[in-house]
Amino acid sequence: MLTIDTLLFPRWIVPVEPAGVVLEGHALAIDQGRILDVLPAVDAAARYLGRITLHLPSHGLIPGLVNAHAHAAMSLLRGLADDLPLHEWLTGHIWPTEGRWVSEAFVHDGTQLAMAEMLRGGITCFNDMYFFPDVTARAASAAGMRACVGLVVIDFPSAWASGVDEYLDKGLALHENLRHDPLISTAFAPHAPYTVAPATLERVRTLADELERPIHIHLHETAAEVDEYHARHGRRPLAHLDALGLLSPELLAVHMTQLDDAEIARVAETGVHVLHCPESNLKLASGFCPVARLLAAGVNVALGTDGAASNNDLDMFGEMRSAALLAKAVAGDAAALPAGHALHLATLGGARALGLDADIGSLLPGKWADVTAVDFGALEAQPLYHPLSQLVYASGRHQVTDVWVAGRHLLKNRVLTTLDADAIHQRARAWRDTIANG
Ligand SMILES: CSC[C@H]1O[C@@H](n2cnc3c(O)ncnc32)[C@H](O)[C@@H]1O
Ligand SMILES: [Zn+2]
Repeated sequence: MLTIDTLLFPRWIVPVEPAGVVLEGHALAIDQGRILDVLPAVDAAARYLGRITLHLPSHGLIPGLVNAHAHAAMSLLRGLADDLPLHEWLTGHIWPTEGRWVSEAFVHDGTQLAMAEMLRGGITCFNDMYFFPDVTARAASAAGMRACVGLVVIDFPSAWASGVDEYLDKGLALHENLRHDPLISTAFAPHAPYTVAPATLERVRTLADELERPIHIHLHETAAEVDEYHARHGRRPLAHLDALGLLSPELLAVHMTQLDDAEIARVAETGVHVLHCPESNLKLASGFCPVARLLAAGVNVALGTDGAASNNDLDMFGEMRSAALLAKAVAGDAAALPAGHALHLATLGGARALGLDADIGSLLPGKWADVTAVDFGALEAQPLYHPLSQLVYASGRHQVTDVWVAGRHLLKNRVLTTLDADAIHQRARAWRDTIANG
């Protein structure tokens, strides 16, 4: 009998790899932060003694969800400006508010609020793009959550940096500081082609090549953005990035609602990852990402929430369901993006985009134990024929009971173990009063 850290006995395990598999009556063994074994429960009981053993008789275990595109601190701006198109929303409301209020304290408090929401919704890793990424990284590390923080660049000054040189210098220093953090990675994060000059994008590409880091950028979010860019530069943003040498497996392109056939082929050929944010695209009426066509072309697609100011929640169960339904409507094909594929996008697709698929994204032995437990016991989840169908088409984040990141139990029977929920709640209310009365 081998003594290990944690032994879980759920009703089902959905490992995501191999695709489509649902295991019943199996156990998950965790030791030293990693998945040691996935095996029949009877064998597990004979082979392992868990220092902690948990029986989850009505639950399914899935890989921790990966939120592939977030602006975590924007949770403090949830509901500030609704029912507007992207340009008006950003320039008329969000940027002026950020210009006035974004600070270290804002990013700390907003990121903690976002992480509390994400963990309670089964998200174990988020790919962030926001000012003060050093604060985001510290907050995530302290909470024990996995994150990829964006080394942001944008052609206007902020409280974080006064200009392009300072954005890049601070980003490089932060990358160096975080190099050995087991939970935090970095990506360059130029905001968008319409806010970052081509010369700066070239500098970012050179640095990203040198440091072997991804480039995370908003791209082809709306038709207006693409048309205006074309009028100004004589080509569409994707073509311009191609000419600058940015299209590669290191490019994480967020949104991509405006793509013709040739562009889809080029994205596939160059290995660009698409970070799809269905609910933000719907709410801002930005357009529809052609997910089924991208997948058919062989493109890796991941799922993200975007910020809570354009979504307005950080709920990857919602995104999975919206992505599956939207893909069917856009393709005119009920078979587009079935439940198992939607879960793949929300787990392994995100891990792959972030270059973390050897470590997370599925429940394979050897990977970090980033695990989410979902309770299917309630009346609303009956009857249950297919766990995957139930998970994507009939479940909500309130069914998440437990979450582990690298084997650490961060959500225990719906209680956060590393974040002070009351304090987060209180600070969010205080920010609301400050911003609303400011
Ligand atoms: C440079 S920090 C990130 C920057 O992005 C803004 N933002 C949030 N959501 C979106 C979106 O959907 N498209 C474009 N820009 C977005 C956020 O407010 C920050 O200023
Ligand atoms: Zn965004």
